Amino acid sequence: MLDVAVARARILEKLAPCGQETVSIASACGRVLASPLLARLSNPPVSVSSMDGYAVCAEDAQKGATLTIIGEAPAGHPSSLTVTKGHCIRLFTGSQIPTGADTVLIQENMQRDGNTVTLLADGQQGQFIRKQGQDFQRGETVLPAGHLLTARDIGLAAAAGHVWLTVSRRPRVGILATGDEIILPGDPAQPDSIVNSGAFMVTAYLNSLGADAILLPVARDNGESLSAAIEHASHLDLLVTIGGASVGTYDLVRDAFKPHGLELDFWKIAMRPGRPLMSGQLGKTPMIGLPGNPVAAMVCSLVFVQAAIRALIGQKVSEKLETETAILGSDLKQNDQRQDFLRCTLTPQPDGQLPLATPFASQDSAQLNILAKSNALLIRAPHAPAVKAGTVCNIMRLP
Ligand SMILES: Nc1nc2c(c(=O)[nH]1)N[C@H]1C(S)=C(S)[C@@H](COP(=O)(O)OP(=O)(O)OC[C@H]3O[C@@H](n4cnc5c(N)ncnc54)[C@H](O)[C@@H]3O)O[C@H]1N2
Ligand code: MOO
Repeated sequence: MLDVAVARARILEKLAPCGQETVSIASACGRVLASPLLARLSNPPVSVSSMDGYAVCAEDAQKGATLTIIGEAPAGHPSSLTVTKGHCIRLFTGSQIPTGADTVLIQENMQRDGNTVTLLADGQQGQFIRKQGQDFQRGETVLPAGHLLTARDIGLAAAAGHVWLTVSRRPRVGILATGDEIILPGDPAQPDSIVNSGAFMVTAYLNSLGADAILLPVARDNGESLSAAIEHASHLDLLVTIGGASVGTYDLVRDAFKPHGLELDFWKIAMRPGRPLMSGQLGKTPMIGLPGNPVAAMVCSLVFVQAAIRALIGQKVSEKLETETAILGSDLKQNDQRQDFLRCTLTPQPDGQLPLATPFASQDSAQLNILAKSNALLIRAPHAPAVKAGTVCNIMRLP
């Protein structure tokens, strides 16, 4: 059985970014920038006031001085006048600083009398001025390629003068559940029907990562039905199957896909849950075969498919799984040859201590209730020795 890290690297080896498209800034939140974003404008474009008040020469910024108001410059209406000693211009937050002025005095510290103002306090040279380009300069790279755009970045892109952004195309991912017992939520159920929770869960997760994932029609446990399902694969950037991957008589995915050009890279890895994970290529379409047990399908999605989606979107993928340390909340027996991903609760601890990770007593890979109540996976290396509660362990937080 293949090591988890090796399996992950082998999946990533086959994947390259799937393309780009241009979208408006209004719909770019959550997308990934395909190329560095250079500012088309400087921010602020000119030096502006950060307060409502008066633009003066610094040498006049002394308590008791009386200055003559020579004009007014609301934001968007710059003054063409030059401020000289003994004079000032009335301005407002966002007003361009007039020529000659290098200091802004706030109106609360001024006593106005008709066309003059008297200073009630000293001012510092340069105060209350937002310098031209102090936020960013035209031509500056404000966001790097591969960056996941947040609402804050949309604000930045707009301020930098962009209406359209080139982002990675959302990878088209088909989720193909298999099995005669599988029904859709709400379908009339036979006594032994199993609802397609796995595909809904994986689809929701992959869409949350930026994929354009859809549920394909459920394939039945026969070659014909599985073959028909493959027709959809050629339009996909990634095919993800669920179930039919193990060693049972009706676990037909490998055999049914072979005549359609499936080149299997690996099948079976040293992981729990997730042993029957498959990876290969169906014609030009990369394929990942997830185990049918829904918890195993989700854990494998977190460990492998998440990285695959990031690679297809052109985001950086760390070679190693991103883990954190925690304190083990209960004793654990010696591990066998499979790397374990135990569903656990992670409880914050006071005074900067590491959080407490307590695995659930049942780790059955069909228990969605426990998966939903978990907020982390506790990771144990193959053959890890028995450990006592209180020791440091590795965890992955669950989204
Ligand atoms: N003799 C062996 N039996 C099994 C082995 C093994 O090594 N030797 N491996 C076990 C492990 S580990 C897993 S995981 C499962 C996975 O097998 P498959 O990938 O072939 O999955 P199925 O047999 O199709 O289904 C397993 C289980 O999950 C339910 N299921 C399937 N699809 C879905 C879905 N979309 N949503 C919800 N539930 C689903 C299905 O009804 C079965 O109960 O094999 C073990 N057996
Ligand atoms: O590895 Mo299976 O994935 O035990 O449920």
